[in-house]
Amino acid sequence: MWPTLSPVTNSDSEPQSSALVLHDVVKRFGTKVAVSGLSFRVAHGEVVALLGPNGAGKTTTIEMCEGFQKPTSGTISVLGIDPAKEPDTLRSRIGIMLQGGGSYSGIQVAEMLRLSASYHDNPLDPEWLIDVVGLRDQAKTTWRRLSGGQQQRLSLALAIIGRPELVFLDEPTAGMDAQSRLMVWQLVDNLRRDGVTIIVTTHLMDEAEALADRVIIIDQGHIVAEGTPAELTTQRSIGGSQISVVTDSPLDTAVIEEELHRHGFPSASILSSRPLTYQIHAQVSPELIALCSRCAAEQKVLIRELKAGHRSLEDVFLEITGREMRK
Ligand SMILES: Nc1ncnc2c1ncn2[C@@H]1O[C@H](COP(=O)(O)OP(=O)(O)OP(=O)(O)O)[C@@H](O)[C@H]1O
Repeated sequence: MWPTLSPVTNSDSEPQSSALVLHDVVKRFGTKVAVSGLSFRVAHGEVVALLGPNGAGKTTTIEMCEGFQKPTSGTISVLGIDPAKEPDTLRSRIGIMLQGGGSYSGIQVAEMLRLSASYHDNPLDPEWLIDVVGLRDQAKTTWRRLSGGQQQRLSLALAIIGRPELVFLDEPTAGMDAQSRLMVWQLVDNLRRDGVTIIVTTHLMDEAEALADRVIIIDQGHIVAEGTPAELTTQRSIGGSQISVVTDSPLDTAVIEEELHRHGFPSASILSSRPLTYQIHAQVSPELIALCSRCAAEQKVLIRELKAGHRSLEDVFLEITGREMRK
């Protein structure tokens, strides 16, 4: 059974409207600007996903919120605490899932969880947590002998064992198999139900869509888009309307574009974000859908899926942050 993960709240905790507030935060490493005037708020109990290409500044932002790095300028408040000034006070109230870390290499799984539980006033039961994260068979295995995905699961258990008020999850499912990912998603859902605030970074768009109340897209150290997954995927201002189609074999997009131009859609364009997946940019109408279907049929291509006026979060992400790979 799932026990309540309701966080241990400090009785002298000051009333406040936001769990996390960043105001005009800048972080420079020499001449490199990693975070460039970032401002956002996260409400208590909200699940927020930070998305961004490699090097966008997500980990640096999270590490400043956790008190591991100091901002060059600007202010950060986590549960009313300045992480740079009182990192220890803060860390007793938050959970941190580090990318591939968080344990001693020679310690066994069960030992590590018991040790971590002993640091907290009202921890979750380590034995119960071992089962939840699926590490029963590895209870006596040392950290260094765990697989990458198993280490991630132990890191997650360590992050929540103290019933934190706020949890930072930095790419929590990186390297995990499909079953483990589902476990993490379910766990995040339970934390959300119990009112825990969660900040998660991820490269997986379906993960952001499945988990987050709100998505913040960061690029080159600042926010380029923000909203609920539904707002972002239906927002019309990010490039007009479109139809997305998935087919059973490749389309000749040049021929279709020509047809569309000739039949009342002079500025229509077609992009392909992955094999057999196409975005047709044009004002959506029944005529456009009929024309696209006819063009595909003429090429003997079967349309397996067609969505009108809706983009995936991945489409939005690529439109906003560009298609070229980051160095
Ligand atoms: N200690 C450091 N010294 C110098 N540059 C750094 C340091 N830490 C980060 N950077 C640079 O700051 C930028 C932001 O890095 P950061 O790790 O925050 O990005 P990220 O969004 O987490 O990327 P990824 O998705 O690849 O994990 C990068 O250009 C990185 O090279």
